[in-house]
Amino acid sequence: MTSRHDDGADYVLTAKGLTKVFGGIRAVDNVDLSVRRNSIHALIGPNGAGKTTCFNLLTKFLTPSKGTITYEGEDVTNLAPAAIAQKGLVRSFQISAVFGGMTVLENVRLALQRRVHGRSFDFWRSSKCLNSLEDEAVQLLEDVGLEDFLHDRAADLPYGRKRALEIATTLALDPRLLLLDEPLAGMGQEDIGRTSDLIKRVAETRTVLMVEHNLSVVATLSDRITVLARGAVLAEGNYAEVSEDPAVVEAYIGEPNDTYD
Ligand SMILES: Nc1ncnc2c1ncn2[C@@H]1O[C@H](COP(=O)(O)OP(=O)(O)OP(=O)(O)O)[C@@H](O)[C@H]1O
Repeated sequence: MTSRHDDGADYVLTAKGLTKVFGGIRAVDNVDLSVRRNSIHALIGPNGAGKTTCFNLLTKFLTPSKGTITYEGEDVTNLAPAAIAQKGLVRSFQISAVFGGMTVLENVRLALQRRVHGRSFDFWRSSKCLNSLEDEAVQLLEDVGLEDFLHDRAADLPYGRKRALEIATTLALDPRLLLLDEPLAGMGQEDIGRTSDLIKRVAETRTVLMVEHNLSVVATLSDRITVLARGAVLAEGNYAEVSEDPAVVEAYIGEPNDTYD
């Protein structure tokens, strides 16, 4: 590794010795991870490798049994998810967090309001105040390709568009580091292409860390890949490096759910 990249300032997020034990199971076992600024970093691995647990530790949805997490040079190991979200480390919400009965525009306006007013869901704000965020919301929705769906009910959107809305509501919080949990899961080819382009655009000004099963997309999008197996880091590098690693190939053998090509 070059000395420039060994400089801590180049890394937005660093985990050291991250460990999570459930009963007797070491779901995440002494993982070191460094996410470089303005990169797309993917966390991959066969089923049960510990990806989701690791993701939940990094986003503070789980408390580590051991280890430390540093974000922008600050030890955030003991901070709550809301506290690190305020600092710009934001996890994409699951679809259920998009309000189906509200329009696409209303969903993003509400998310913008959360950022502006720093509160969770401040429903009692006046509609005048909400309207002032309208232009910004429209711009964000154009950015994610939802300009033709502004007044549709979120619940009526096709699946891929819902995921784009989910990304828009996450972007409304102006994250510096965006964590995406299987952003392409359940999508057809057309949505995969569109969402991949979106992630690439989002990452032009931000850092993205994602857990993703679709390895051909990981190959196209990622600057760096960490491969987990049995809770531990098996390999790390760019796609060419990790995909040629015999240990990685072996770990993936017999994994019919992953498209390893
Ligand atoms: N809450 C829990 N209690 C007990 N064991 C758990 C819990 N969460 C995860 N595990 C175990 O930890 C290991 C890692 O699981 P995890 O879901 O993190 O893997 P993964 O790589 O995300 O898998 P997948 O690709 O199948 O989603 C598995 O053996 C799983 O059974």
